[in-house]
Amino acid sequence: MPVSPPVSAPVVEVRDLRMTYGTNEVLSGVDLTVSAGEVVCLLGPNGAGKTTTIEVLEGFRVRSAGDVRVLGEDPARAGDAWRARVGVVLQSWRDHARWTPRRLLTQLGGYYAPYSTPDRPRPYDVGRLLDTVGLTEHADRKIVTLSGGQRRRLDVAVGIIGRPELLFLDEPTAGFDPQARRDFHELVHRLSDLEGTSILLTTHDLAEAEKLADRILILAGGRIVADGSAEELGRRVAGTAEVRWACGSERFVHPTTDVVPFVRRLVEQHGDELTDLEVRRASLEDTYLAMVQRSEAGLRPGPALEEVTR
Ligand SMILES: Nc1ncnc2c1ncn2[C@@H]1O[C@H](COP(=O)(O)OP(=O)(O)OP(=O)(O)O)[C@@H](O)[C@H]1O
Repeated sequence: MPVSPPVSAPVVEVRDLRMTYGTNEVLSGVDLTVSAGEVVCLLGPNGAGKTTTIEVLEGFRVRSAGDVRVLGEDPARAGDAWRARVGVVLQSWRDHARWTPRRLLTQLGGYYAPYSTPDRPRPYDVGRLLDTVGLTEHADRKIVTLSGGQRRRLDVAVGIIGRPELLFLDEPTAGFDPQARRDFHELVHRLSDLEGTSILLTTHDLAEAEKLADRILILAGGRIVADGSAEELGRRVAGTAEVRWACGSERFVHPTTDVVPFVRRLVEQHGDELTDLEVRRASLEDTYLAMVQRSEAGLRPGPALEEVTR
C-alpha cells in the first residue's frame, strides 16, 4: 500500500480573530492558515488591519477574541524558546542609532545561541548575513548614518539573524531601490527553498506579491475575502481570459474561459484577416481591486467581464 507523506501541522492557525480598538472593530472574524514552508502574502488597503493581524501573531498585540496558534503555541503566552524560532521584521524599528550593524547583529545573535539545534544552528554567521543583505561595506558605520534602504536591509538581517522557522515581514521592501528589491526577493526564495522557512508578509506591491507568494490572502472589511494563488484569484474574479484581436480596421475584445478552442475558431473564421491577436489574463491588480471593491460593496466574487467591441 502506498504510504502518504506525513502531513505537518500548520505553522499558523487563526480562527475567528477579532480586534477592536475602542469602538473601532478592525478585525471581525479573520480565519487563516499558513502551512510549513509556505510563503503567504497578506494584501489589503491602508487601515485594513494587516499590521494588527501580524502583530497579534508575533505576540506583540493582545487580541480581543479568537483562537491563534503559531508554531503550536498561543503567541500571547509563548516564552523565549518559541520567540527564538520566530523572526520579525516590523514596519519601522528605530533603535541603537549609535551602534554599528555588525555590533547589533552580533549582540542579537547571541540571544539565539542557546536555542541552537543540530539541524538548525543558531545564529547565522554575522559576516555572511551582512553579505547576504548587502551591508558588508556599511557593517562598521553607525546605524544612524545609514540611508532608509540600508536601514531596511538591516531590519531584514535583524529579522533573520536567529535563523527563524517562521518569518513575519511587514512591508519589508518599503524604500528599497529596484536592485535591493530584487536582492530581497532572491533572499526570500533562498530562505524558503533552502532553509524551509515559512514566511508571512504584507506588501502594497502587487508585483512583489505575485513574484513571492505561494498563496495570497486579501484582508478587507475586517475579514479575509480571498485566499489562493495569484492565478486562482484571477480566475475567480474574472472567470475568464480576454482575447483581443483585430480584423481589418476593427478591433475586438472577448472574454472566454476556453482560450484555445476560441482562438482556433477565430483563426478558422478569419484566416489571414486576423491580426494583433492577444490573450490577456486578469492581472493581480485587476483582481485585487475588484475583490476589495466587492467587499466594500458587500458583494461576493463572481464573473466580471462583459463582452465588448470597439
Ligand atoms: N494602537 C491602536 N490604537 C487604535 N487604533 C489603532 C491602533 N493600531 C491600529 N489602529 C487602527 O486600526 C486600523 C488598522 O490598522 P493597521 O495598522 O493594522 O492597518 P494596515 O492594514 O496595516 O494598514 P497600512 O496598509 O496603512 O499599513 C486602522 O484604522 C488604525 O488606525
